[in-house]
Amino acid sequence: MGRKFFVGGNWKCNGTTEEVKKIVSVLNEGQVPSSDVVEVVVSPPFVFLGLVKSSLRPDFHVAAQNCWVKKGGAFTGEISAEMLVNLDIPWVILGHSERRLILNESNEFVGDKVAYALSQGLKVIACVGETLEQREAGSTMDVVAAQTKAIADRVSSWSNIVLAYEPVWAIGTGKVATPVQAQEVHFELRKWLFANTSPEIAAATRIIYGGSVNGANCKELAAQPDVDGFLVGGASLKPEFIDIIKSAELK
Ligand SMILES: O=C(CO)COP(=O)(O)O
Repeated sequence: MGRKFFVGGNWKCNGTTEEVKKIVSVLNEGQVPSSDVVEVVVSPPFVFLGLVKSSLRPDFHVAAQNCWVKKGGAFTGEISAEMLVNLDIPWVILGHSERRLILNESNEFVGDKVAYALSQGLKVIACVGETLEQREAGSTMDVVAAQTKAIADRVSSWSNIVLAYEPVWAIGTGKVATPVQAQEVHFELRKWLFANTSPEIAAATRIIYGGSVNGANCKELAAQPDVDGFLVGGASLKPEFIDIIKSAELK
């Protein structure tokens, strides 16, 4: 199929300098499949990007966890896409549910961010996902389609986007989606891309799963045909992240 397996580690708002150095040294020693087989991207908090970038093995890459919606300027506390490009940070995570829900980022705002980051040359891990309430109301597909549409409406190319399906009820809860639940939404998202972007984009875009992924449950999830990798939170701070990267071998 030609979709290279993708494993992202979202460190969220965690870590001290010492802890970051430890995580990097575990990653640097890890035996993992070659970068022909798996693309690995870790996303430390902004303040550690430089440290991680300068000490991380060259076959792994770094991502910021957010960036400003347009050109930088008088936006206190924000980090612009231009700054990330200037620091040679290739990736950015946008639309994470923690930002959508806690910081009230709307679908449109996230779509604007994705379009602007791409226009500056960044690659984007764009996150979508429903809450438990929305799942129980039967609106999972409507929610993730609306989130995806707000991106699709604003971008012309998907070649630098990885779509991360992260059901909110599975994030940090230990309640992982079953492989069947994950496959079902990934399949529907690919179908949505097929109908609303192009067959080529649907076939080529990596759709990765996030939400309580760990070293034990990753294999069964990775075996699903439309699961092209993972966005890992808690377990990306631990040595088991290496085991999750190795699940690429199952593809
Ligand atoms: O939000 C996530 C990754 O972006 C998932 O977090 P957990 O793996 O800790 O559930």
